[in-house]
Amino acid sequence: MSTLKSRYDVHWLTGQFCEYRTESMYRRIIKTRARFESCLSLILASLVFGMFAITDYQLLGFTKEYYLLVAMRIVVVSLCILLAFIIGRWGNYFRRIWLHALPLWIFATGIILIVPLRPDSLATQVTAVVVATMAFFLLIPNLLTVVTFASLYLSIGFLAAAVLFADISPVVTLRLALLLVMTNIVGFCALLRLENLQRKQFGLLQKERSQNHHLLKEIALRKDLEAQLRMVAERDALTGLNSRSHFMKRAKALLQRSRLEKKPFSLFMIDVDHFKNINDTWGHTHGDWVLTKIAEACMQSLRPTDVIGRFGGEEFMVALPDTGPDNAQIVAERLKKKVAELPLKEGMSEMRLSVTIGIALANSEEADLDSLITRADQSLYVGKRDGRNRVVMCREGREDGGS
Ligand SMILES: Nc1nc2c(ncn2[C@@H]2O[C@H](COP(=O)(O)OP(=O)(O)OP(=O)(O)O)[C@@H](O)[C@H]2O)c(=O)[nH]1
Repeated sequence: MSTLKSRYDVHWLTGQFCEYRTESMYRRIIKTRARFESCLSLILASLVFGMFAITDYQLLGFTKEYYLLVAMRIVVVSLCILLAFIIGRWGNYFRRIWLHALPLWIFATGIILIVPLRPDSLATQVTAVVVATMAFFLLIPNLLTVVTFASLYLSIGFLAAAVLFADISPVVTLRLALLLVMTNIVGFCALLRLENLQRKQFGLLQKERSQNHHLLKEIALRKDLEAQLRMVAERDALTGLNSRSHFMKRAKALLQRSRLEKKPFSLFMIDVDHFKNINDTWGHTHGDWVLTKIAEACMQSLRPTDVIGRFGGEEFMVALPDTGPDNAQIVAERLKKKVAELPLKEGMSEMRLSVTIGIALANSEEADLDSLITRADQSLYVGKRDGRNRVVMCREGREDGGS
């Protein structure tokens, strides 16, 4: 938070950000608006400056001074309109700030040059200088430092021209100097306040944006964590199959749906035969590898609508919706065969991999999944007892053993 604060601190005298990078970013962001405002102000100021040729004529008539003044006004207006065009196209407020400052110096020179050509109308010109100074500070979008130098040049130049060409007394000179000092101070303070407020507003906006950005990152992180937690809860870490709890949830939903739709439903309980021997002979790493291969075989042999889960240890469960006794028997036999044909790791060739599958078929009286599991487990027990490597189906109290 403290770094953010210092990053957006505004200098009390220049009205700019203390940190160069922040100031550059600010100018880059406002460059389009600043460019447009510069162009518009320059065109308007040029028009006003040119229109004063009418009052020149009223005061001077068609004299040499009048022609000189008109020529000077044409030069100033042309230069400023040309600059407005250049600023419109290439006036990068970020890098070419001098391009935005140049018109101010041209206008100031034009205003100063009026004094020797029209020394009699000094009172009107003083008003024009005061208005021009305020316009420099407030209307033409520029940096405080740039405007201050241009405005000081106008004030000092005008005062010097008034002393040299309008022959004013020391008292009037002092009054004029004080008036110009006051005008500059007021303009400076007003623009300083404006620049300060604009930058503070910008700083607040940036802080808010960065907080929003952090918040979005945090939300994404949390979502990621949630997904990971869900994954841990729903998936078995070794095989990637459904975890026991998630299998139960999904299988219950499938069973309920089958009941509602009055469709058959089967449940397999698969147990790897003599798995302890595998672990004892080739070690747990090989045992784990065998379990993943059996999981893969299950996924490959079954339909995407069937739900497979690891029930624990070397036991797997499969919920098969829309599957009656005949199909269940066929699928289980196919799965048993697939497991028996699984290519094994080097050195395990003498091993005969097999599974025993207990099948339970849902019937209308059955209340829940647990009793179906109990029946599948009973079938499995029968299969193990009768020599393993077989499929046993529990049908209303009696078991049908397969080979
Ligand atoms: N490698 C490995 N072994 C496991 C895992 N979970 C359980 N086991 C082992 O699986 C073996 C299961 O042994 P038993 O319950 O005796 O069953 P079995 O040897 O397959 O015998 P039958 O089921 O009667 O054919 C035990 O040795 C467990 O330690 C596992 O995630 N990885």
